[in-house]
Amino acid sequence: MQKPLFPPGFAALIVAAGRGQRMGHPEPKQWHDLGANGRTVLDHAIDSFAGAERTVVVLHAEDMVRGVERFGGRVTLVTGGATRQDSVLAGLSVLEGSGIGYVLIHDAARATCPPEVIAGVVDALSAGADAAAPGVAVSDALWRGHQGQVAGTVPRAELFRAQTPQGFRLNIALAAHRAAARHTAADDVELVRAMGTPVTITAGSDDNLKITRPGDFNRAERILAARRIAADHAASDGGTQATDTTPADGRGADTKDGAMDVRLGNGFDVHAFGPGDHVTLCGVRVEHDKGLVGHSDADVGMHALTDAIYGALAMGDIGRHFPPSDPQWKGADSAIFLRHAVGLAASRGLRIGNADVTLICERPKITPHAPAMIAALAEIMSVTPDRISVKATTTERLGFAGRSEGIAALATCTLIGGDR
Ligand SMILES: Nc1ccn([C@@H]2O[C@H](COP(=O)(O)OP(=O)(O)OP(=O)(O)O)[C@@H](O)[C@H]2O)c(=O)n1
Ligand SMILES: C[C@](O)(CO)[C@H](O)COP(=O)(O)O
Repeated sequence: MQKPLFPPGFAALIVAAGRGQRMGHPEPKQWHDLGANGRTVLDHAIDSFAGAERTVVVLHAEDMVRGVERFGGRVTLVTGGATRQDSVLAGLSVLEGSGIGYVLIHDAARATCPPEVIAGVVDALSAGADAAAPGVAVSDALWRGHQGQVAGTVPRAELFRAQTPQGFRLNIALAAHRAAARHTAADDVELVRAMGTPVTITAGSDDNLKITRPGDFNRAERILAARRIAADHAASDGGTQATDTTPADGRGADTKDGAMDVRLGNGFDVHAFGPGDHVTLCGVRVEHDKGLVGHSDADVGMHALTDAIYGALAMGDIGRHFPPSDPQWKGADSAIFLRHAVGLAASRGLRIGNADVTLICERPKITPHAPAMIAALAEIMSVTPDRISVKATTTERLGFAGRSEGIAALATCTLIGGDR
């Protein structure tokens, strides 16, 4: 039998009261969907600590109502403060006198924390450490910069990137946070060290990403997708099923009986011509005497293909996942959308079977560029090029495409789960 992740007496404290200003999105990042079946960043973070004796989640006052609706009864909800440090103290305070011996303090924004990172902290505390936290040794050279110029190189031999969960004896964490009062620290480890308590460094992971800026959601999706694929392989090799990401709503590939599960989706998109000197089609820049108008890079072929994947997943379309009203997608590389759709499929145990894209226009001529387009799509979708087709047709000069007012694209894609 597998050893439980948490011995008795361990609590998880997840801080989720930030506003995600660096993400620049109106909704704080912890409430964003991540992976499949409507699970949010915060859901993932909470689920990572399943099995802890208690879980305390610190929320912003404005989020309390939705927090109670979503988690009521499962976790203890506490209102946070103006800074992360204030939020941690609010969470620690409710654990005082509860009989809890150790607390693991974790950022909700670290939604993809691997179980082994948590286990490393728990093991260090169980072995007698008063405090332990994961770090990743810095492997790049480090510069100091001044006015856009390299001003020096910083020795990196003893440098680590600090991660969470940071684990402590509860009384030590409480005392350190209370003593801190007006001292603002980078993290909980800094406060505990200020009291003279040594902190053991345990193994962190590059997969323990703190979702902070636009682009981090895609990285997090890829981490979850890779984990899902590894779990599938382990299961089909007769190994043990890794933790995660089987969708709780049962909408993922049902492979329990080994049956093959094939999903088919279609997508259609149109972009009008406007001023410009090139168009981007299926990831390839094609010189032309006009451009295509759109909120993103207007890659009509890639949009149709992305919608075909969302269609096969029965998960809406690009507009649902990447609202055109959101300024962060202005001029965006459409590969972001396609990668997201492929990642969603993978997180549900579905891989790309094949994809077929038809571009509909009089000009530019597509055939000379089709091999490059196939290669670009195959690379983004992590499949071999023989699974991708890009072809073109005209409408015999009929309709808007025939009048060269724009380009339309049609795409079909199959997703396959179950037997390989
Ligand atoms: N007053 C605050 C500020 C932050 N946090 C939490 O601390 C973690 C790490 O903070 P960070 O990644 O900086 O999140 P935000 O503060 O939301 O982001 P930003 O600094 O970009 O606004 C997050 O899970 C965040 O919700 C918190 O509970 N209370
Ligand atoms: C606690 C932490 O995650 C350790 O790396 C980090 O200090 C929190 O970062 P923030 O962005 O300053 O809130």
